[in-house]
Amino acid sequence: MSSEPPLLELENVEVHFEDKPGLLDFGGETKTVRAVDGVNLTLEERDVLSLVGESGCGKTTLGKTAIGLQRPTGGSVKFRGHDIWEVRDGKSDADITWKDIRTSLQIIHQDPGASLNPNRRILSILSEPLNQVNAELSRSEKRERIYALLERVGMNPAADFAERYPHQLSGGEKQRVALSRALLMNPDVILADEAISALDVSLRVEMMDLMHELQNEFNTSFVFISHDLSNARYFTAHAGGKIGVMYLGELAEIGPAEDMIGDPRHPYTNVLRWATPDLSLRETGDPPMRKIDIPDPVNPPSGCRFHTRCPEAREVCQEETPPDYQAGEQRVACFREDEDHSYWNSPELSDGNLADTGTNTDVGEESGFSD
Ligand SMILES: Nc1ncnc2c1ncn2[C@@H]1O[C@H](COP(=O)(O)OP(=O)(O)OP(=O)(O)O)[C@@H](O)[C@H]1O
Repeated sequence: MSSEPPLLELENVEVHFEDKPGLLDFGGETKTVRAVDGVNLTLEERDVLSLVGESGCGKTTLGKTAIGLQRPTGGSVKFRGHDIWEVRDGKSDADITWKDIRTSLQIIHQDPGASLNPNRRILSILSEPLNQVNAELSRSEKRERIYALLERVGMNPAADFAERYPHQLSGGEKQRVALSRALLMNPDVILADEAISALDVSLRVEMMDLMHELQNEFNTSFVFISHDLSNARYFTAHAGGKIGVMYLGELAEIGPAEDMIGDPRHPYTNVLRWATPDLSLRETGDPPMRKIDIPDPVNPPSGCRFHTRCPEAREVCQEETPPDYQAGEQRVACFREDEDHSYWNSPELSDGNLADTGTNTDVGEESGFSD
């Protein structure tokens, strides 16, 4: 067995935001938004981890925390065994610098247009990473490398695209430039945050296939964020990675893509599967949950955070927080995985005895539950 530490290791990660009252919110109080709580994860070399869940469940916050763009308020994030915030704060004697870590962990966003400088040509935009990591290359060598990559991502003729400004590119082409820019840093991990969501459906599969091919060529791992379970399945299953289902800041379940779709263990994974028509598994009738409204992350429900919506919830679920159970290759935070747990003798939870935890009724269309 290899003794190498994982590429990324998150232990008990917590990210809480202090949400100060707005200028017009006289007398309002600072609230603590519990965006991420108690998350444990690892990412290996050439791995894929997809994060799925409803809007606001903490996917972006967790993704950014995993790649060192967001400081956790608790727990640790390690890159190749080094605590990245200790390195950042100069408290580590590791022979790796913060700059090395930042270079190794890249991001591409949903809206690539916003991250590409509108006043610079593509050649200039793509020269930037090479100036940072391959400063020894001559100008013509850099240009050759950029042209080769543009061709590789399907932007032919490269010399023509290289001279364009971002506004002269389609959404799909901009996303290819953003991907190329990340790859030129020679990263170990790319966080693709809803990177295909804004593309036409026909282009999404093409972009995911391209990312798979480049993953092999560049030896890169992906953290892939999507609110769409069928896209997450496609991207993850092809790469033999894992899907992590987030609910109100916590990981409800994580496991290999096909196991998660074929045999979801957590009642919330089952809801996501039900809400994803593309999976062709949707049964008719009501969603398999008590209510649609997402509780407020400022005041999440006690015990299991999903208990207020869970059709399987019993009284113990509002009193105790489930630990992680291993079910085959899946890790599941639900008492139902323990056949000896007091859950099985606990009275069923009726809607009448649910504590009021406050709700965030702003359930976006993209949650999939509104249709
Ligand atoms: N800088 C911040 N300050 C205060 N609250 C924040 C901040 N960033 C995120 N949040 C809150 O943290 C929670 C998680 O947000 P996050 O963007 O990580 O969720 P998400 O699952 O990525 O959502 P979406 O799918 O809509 O992008 C939300 O309640 C959000 O409002």
